[in-house]
Amino acid sequence: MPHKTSLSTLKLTDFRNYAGVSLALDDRHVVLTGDNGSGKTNLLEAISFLSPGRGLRRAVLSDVTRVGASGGFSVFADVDGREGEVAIGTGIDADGETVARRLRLNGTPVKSVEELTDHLSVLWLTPAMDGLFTGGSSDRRRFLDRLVLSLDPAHGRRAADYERAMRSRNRLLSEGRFDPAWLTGIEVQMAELGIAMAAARREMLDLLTALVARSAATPFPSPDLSLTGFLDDEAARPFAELEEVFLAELRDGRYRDAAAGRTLTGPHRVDLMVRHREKNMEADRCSTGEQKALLVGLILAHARLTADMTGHAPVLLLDEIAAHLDEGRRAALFDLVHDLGGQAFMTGTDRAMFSALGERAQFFTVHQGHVSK
Ligand SMILES: Nc1ncnc2c1ncn2[C@@H]1O[C@H](COP(=O)(O)OP(=O)(O)OP(=O)(O)O)[C@@H](O)[C@H]1O
Repeated sequence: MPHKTSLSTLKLTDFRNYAGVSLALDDRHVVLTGDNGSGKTNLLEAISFLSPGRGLRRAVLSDVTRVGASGGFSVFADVDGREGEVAIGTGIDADGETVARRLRLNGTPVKSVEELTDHLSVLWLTPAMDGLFTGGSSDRRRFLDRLVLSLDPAHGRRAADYERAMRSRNRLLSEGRFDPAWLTGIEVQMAELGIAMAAARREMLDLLTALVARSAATPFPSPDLSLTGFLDDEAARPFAELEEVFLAELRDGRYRDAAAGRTLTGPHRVDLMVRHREKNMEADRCSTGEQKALLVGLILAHARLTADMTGHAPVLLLDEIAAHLDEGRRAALFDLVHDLGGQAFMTGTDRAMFSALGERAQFFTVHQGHVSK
């Protein structure tokens, strides 16, 4: 059984519709119920700020500060995590100029929010992700990269460096500056970073595929995962060779990319393909309910993988998870979530929907930015 990662305190100040709220929690799951617009998702969003990035809404940080507040926002949590108890404080200051997220661990300022991944993983499933399989490939790429990031924190840095190098190359090409030495320098960097990114993604997919293959059947379909859009025919070759192949593609594609105004090959073009294994059908051709179930299956598989790899179950944020499931599936989901061994935060409008959780959860009511037992 993995160790449990759990929050015992959650305090928000000037966060969305909360002026100030403080929750004392035990290590059971947390159910938040309340009317539409009461602040349930906002609480989950606050917890998502205990991981690097811009949270589950990918928010502009200044938008998170409560309207009418004079300062920035802050989120504070006591967490029993991978390295034991840690007090995490994060938020933005109110100087109005630079809006960067600051982070304190046990009261000490920390330079990089990436350090959060030493302490916990936070994974989420929200209604906004319902269109993942039918929408644009950039959403699936971002989803894939979040999966990778939770186990390989360096992935974010590599992706950012790759993007920066690609922008420099695009700029040179668009300005007609075909200086071979300069371009080659950038392209070598892109090839190293790009193939490392592709390798990390492939490794994550292989691990997930192996986990799905050895898992018992559940009411949630098994996702079959694959990548497409970058070096598809070369995937089996060693990484050193792939770097050479990509480098040659970049060199040979300079005039083409200059004409297109962007780089037409690279890991930034990858798409995550998902199939419903039992039906043997592409996810985007499955029904809305099947797609939701597939997404649940995917998140649960990833949560299990995170627990297996790190020895610590992730914190799960499941927004409106019960809404579209029948009673049997709901109960099965709660059992699966519970068996992961972590703490899950779940929201809904109706407390009765969570009754199958029984004593495994603590229940709170959310009302206009206030939370009560
Ligand atoms: N920066 C902000 N300042 C003040 N209020 C905000 C801010 N950002 C969002 N809100 C408000 O927070 C409220 C609660 O939003 P939230 O998404 O948490 O609701 P919810 O309880 O999850 O509702 P639903 O059941 O409809 O999903 C909304 O009415 C929204 O207008």
